[in-house]
Amino acid sequence: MNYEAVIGLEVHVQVKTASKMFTRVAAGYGHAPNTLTDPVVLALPGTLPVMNKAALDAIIKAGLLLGCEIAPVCKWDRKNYFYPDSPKNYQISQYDQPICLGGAVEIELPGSARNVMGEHKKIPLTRIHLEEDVGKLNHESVDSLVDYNRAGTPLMEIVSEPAIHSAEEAFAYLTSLRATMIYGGISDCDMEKGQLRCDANISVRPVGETKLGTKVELKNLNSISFVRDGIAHEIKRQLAVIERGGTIVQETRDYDGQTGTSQSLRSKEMAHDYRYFPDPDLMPVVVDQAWKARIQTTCPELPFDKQRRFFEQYRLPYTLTSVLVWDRELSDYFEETVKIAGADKAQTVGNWIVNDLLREIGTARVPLADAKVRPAHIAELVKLIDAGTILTNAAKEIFVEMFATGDTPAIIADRRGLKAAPTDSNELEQWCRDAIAANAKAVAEFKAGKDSAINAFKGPVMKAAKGKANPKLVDETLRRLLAAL
Ligand SMILES: Nc1ncnc2c1ncn2[C@@H]1O[C@H](COP(=O)(O)OP(=O)(O)OP(=O)(O)O)[C@@H](O)[C@H]1O
Ligand SMILES: [Mg+2]
Ligand SMILES: [Mg+2]
Repeated sequence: MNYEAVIGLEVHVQVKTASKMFTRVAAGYGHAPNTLTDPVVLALPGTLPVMNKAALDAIIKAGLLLGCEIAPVCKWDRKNYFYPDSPKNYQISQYDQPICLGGAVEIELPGSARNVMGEHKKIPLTRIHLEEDVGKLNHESVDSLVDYNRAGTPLMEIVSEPAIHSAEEAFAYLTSLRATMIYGGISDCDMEKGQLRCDANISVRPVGETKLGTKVELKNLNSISFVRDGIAHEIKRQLAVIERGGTIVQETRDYDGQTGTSQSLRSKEMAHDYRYFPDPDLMPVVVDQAWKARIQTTCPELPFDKQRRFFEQYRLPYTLTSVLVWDRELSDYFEETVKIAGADKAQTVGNWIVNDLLREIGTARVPLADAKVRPAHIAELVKLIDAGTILTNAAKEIFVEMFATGDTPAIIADRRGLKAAPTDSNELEQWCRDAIAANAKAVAEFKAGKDSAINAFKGPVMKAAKGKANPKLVDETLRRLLAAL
């Protein structure tokens, strides 16, 4: 029998805000343990939560970017459980009235080759809600130490429908979702800092079956690649169990990315009953049209939309767009350069940025914002090449020096003697005459209207000039002489 995998992802994303979800103490990472706390975070008696408006703004933005419906009214619930990572013994979350409903994440699957665009799909979302993050337990040899710095940090939970069908799709989903959050300035999504965390729910069923199979939840998937590997491993494990005639038990498993193995954490019998109830300390939140409209004006164009625009507007090839659009700063840099260099130079500009600029940035390990090569430099370089003032090989050298010094290409070309040799015009004219005289066939073709026939003369002229002639001047001289024939 043929089986298919069914996967639903729960993704937690920390919202990048200055302060915590329900109190004004700073949110942050890498501080001395328990320094980002206050009476609210520690749940001292008599404290009351106060909502962080910036966190609400951020989740509304996330919802609008992902095409969710923003609920006109949402409320807060207490999710009760006893565990030392939460001093209140409950977590403030949203249960049956989350802030965002529906929506979808657009994904692209790998194409048949690196330069071929893959299939696009939309993975539907169930909901996004806001809650507070919990503290962190650091397990030492004999005891565990708790750090409440993370406790109370605003945390979104983005829940997908069970509509993902392979490890590859899950990988694409997380890549796209992460880029969306970063684009929107909602989170930096650094998985090493726990800013994006993913639980994967996985089941299998016979192809054609519409009922869902029993799901297994994988936890502790701490990189996007581990999510992919963990899901692939779990699908295989479930199919092997079924092949042996066994049944899948509903459980939570822990996947170890280092060893590529998983083990059971807890089974259904131990599943939590959180006794959710509305938090009496917090009012429901009413999101009106004006609020939504205000956030809408802060929503950027998303990577896939930008890619479609780059195809249309600049006629860029897929390979260039697939590098440019995933980095908001880089795509802005590209568009700024094209604005100066002209839309007809978009592809040339794109090549310089993707090949040369990114190479230099990678080697020097500097962020784009600190690169000394600015859009105006690249635009000038492209102009100089186009005018024939510098040749492509020299331009490559100039680029490296430009990156190191921040000098303009013209200054570097002068300093290093890299301008195309200002050929003596009589000499150049003679070379052109010789080339024309030596190729009657090409002359006839050119005269008959075949414009490209002119290229047949350029090789011999360049050879005579030892590669140093200004290509534009060669072209002009040839055309003038041919016209006079
Ligand atoms: N049979 C199934 N096979 C695969 N995925 C499933 C199946 N049933 C549900 N899912 C997915 O599992 C996820 C369930 O997440 P949800 O937050 O609603 O519940 P939960 O995991 O029980 O709650 P908690 O937040 O406490 O972990 C969703 O992404 C959903 O699409
Ligand atoms: Mg959940
Ligand atoms: Mg879950």
